[in-house]
Amino acid sequence: MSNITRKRKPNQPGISRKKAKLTHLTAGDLPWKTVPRPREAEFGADYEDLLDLEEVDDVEVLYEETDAGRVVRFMASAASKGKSKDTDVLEEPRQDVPEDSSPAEEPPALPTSTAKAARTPEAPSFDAAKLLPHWHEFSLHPRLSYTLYTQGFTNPTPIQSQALPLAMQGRDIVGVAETGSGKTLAYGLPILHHLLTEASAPGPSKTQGRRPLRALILAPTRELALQVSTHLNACLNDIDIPAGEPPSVEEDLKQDNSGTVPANKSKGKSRAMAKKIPKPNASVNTPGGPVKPKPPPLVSVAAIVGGMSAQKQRRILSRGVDVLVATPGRLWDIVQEDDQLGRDIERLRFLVLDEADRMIETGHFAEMDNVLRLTMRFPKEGEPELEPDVGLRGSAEPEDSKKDVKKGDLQTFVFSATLSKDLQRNLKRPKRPKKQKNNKPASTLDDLLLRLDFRDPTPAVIDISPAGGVVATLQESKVECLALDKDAYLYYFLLRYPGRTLVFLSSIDGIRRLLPLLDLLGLPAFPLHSQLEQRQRLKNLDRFKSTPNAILLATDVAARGLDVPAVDHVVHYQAPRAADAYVHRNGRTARAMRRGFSLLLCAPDERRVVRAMLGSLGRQEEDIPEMPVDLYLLDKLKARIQLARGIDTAQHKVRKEKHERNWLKEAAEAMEIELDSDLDSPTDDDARNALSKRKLKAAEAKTAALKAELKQLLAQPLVARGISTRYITSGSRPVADEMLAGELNEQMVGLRKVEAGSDLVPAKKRKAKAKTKEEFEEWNGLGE
Ligand SMILES: Nc1ncnc2c1ncn2[C@@H]1O[C@H](COP(=O)(O)OP(=O)(O)OP(=O)(O)O)[C@@H](O)[C@H]1O
Repeated sequence: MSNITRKRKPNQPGISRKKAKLTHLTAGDLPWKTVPRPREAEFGADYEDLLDLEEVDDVEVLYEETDAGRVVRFMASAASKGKSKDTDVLEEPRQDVPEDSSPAEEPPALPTSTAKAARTPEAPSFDAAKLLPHWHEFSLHPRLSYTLYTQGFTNPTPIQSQALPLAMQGRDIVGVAETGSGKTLAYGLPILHHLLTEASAPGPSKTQGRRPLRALILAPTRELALQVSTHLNACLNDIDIPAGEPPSVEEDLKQDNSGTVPANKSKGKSRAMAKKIPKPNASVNTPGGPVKPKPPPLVSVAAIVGGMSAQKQRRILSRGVDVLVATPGRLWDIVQEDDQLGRDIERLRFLVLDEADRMIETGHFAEMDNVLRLTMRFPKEGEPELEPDVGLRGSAEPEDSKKDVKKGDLQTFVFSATLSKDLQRNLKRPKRPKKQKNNKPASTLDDLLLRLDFRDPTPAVIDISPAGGVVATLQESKVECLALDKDAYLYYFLLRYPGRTLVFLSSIDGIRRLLPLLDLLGLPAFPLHSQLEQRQRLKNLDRFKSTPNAILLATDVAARGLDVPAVDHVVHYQAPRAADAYVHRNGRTARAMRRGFSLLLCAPDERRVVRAMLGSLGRQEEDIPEMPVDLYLLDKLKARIQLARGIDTAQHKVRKEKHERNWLKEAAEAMEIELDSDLDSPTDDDARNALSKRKLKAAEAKTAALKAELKQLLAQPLVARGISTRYITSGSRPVADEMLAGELNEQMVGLRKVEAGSDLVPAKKRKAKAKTKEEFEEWNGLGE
């Protein structure tokens, strides 16, 4: 027996509760719909799905007392039950496609089904063989060819052209290639090709209910997992081809008669080289009749990461996902509650470890090890045994499910820019090593390779990483200085070479100290580290992408995989702890054959670490040239820094005083003690509080005075030695002509506007330099 104790009114007043037929639903089944966020709460298009706010109408919440305790039930009216999020989108006013929209000019983002509704027979055709000759040999699914074309990816990168044929043959792959060389698509394209081909093959619909997971991609950081998911989603675009119809690009275009690139939510990944596709004259207005609800996508990609709503992620999973990109911690949390997901992982078709070497660092990701165990076949002699208490293997129908996994079913891809030679040597060993005794979580790459259980007896190893880990289009430099002077050198660099700059620090405290300093100096800086809320992390990343000359102060959480377009410079404010971190940090610039610049600020006590780091990359200190610095200007900047530090300290004092006073007030309130009206403090403590108030006032006055002084200093132009601002056509260095030609640095009068690195004296010419030209041509000069 159960009785209902409380009812809440439906939150849409217009609907009669009497008439509505109520159906019991779980929270995940409710017809959630997206609520537009206020502008200031936007995080960029990349994370829409996970960060959108959602609301639900016409639902009664019933609290029911049962024998097992109180139970919450959601009762939806029949009218709302069938209404999905997508149906709501369809009800939005339809839009017309602008006449001259083209892929190069950001096509209008139409609701998919609206775009689909606008079909005309005169849609243009797209000849993939002719327009993408360099991809032709891979016979990619037409939808993928189409996307590559619209994104301007006319040539495969070297890692893509080597990995693709092997992956298509079903081989397991270990791929090592430089940062920013397109590894995501090197593993992503074969997966999507396989799934698209399978899904669009003629025949009856293969699955009833939730679609089983087919591919799992594990990434070490949340931002990277979200980025990979966005990248792969962008490849699928938003065109829906009904299952059973083998698609062609011509078909795709016929179906989306806007003739534009389908709405691509990922702006970050698209290249400026996008080609124009012929456009038909079309309007999306359809002649009457209700538009059908959007069918499920042919292949779906989703991300599940920590720091975001686990409930929403569970809901996304329950709708069925083909490709899941995940960070191991959150994935394991969900797997433990979701038996179906666990069983799906046991029967995966593709497994990817992105940034594999980072994933198995000692002490990290025990959860990943647990997930990997699920992907292993039934242990054979000579293979590591599974711990009985691990994962779902010990639970529901484990034995049967193991029989279902056929040898060769799972294809494994391991990618990174830094995998050691040792790893490759182990892989090429003819036999698997003997059974391990303790079965401890993987702590080395060798262990990981055992754990991974490659189905391929000899996984293909593609190692095209550059010597010393240095990308050919990267220019490195260093400044040797006292730790105390690093702020001034950084400030000098930011003013001397304006551009989007990613500054790496080894500690979060360092970021907290530097951030207000740069702020006081009027520079747009944003923090990124693990102690920020995930929303804030993504918001800051987005601001960094969208603000000109922005600065991102980050820990190594941003060192791996992040593909922020047009990062001009990387600064190592502190030397990285390991050589791979140096390579990956540098890899945030000079991506996809663009030019990039890195600066290493090296204090005397860091020299040993730097020497060791370069040594392990097979390089020497002299390989990295010194960045030239105008010491006269640097001194002037030091004065500004000094003032900014003073202000920060004074502000800190003010905050501390205020905090103490507030605490006193709250404590007094809690104890119900009367506060003195003048001092806002308990009368017993008059003297102490008068002192506190005086201190506060003094700190505030000091802050104001220092701020005024800094403002004045910042208003004065920074003039290089020998330059007269009064007589610009005379003086020891007349600058009038350069000024007129706009060739002068706007922040430092008298210095020419130059790109970072253009005034370096090369210490040693790297052999890799010779390769640059060749590769530019091979990639069609992308980035030039
Ligand atoms: N064939 C291609 N032509 C041009 N650009 C490409 C091509 N393939 C990928 N890219 C672009 O190159 C950039 C880098 O790709 P990606 O992030 O996959 O590099 P990565 O090798 O994984 O880098 P990292 O080692 O830093 O993770 C992305 O912006 C991607 O869109």
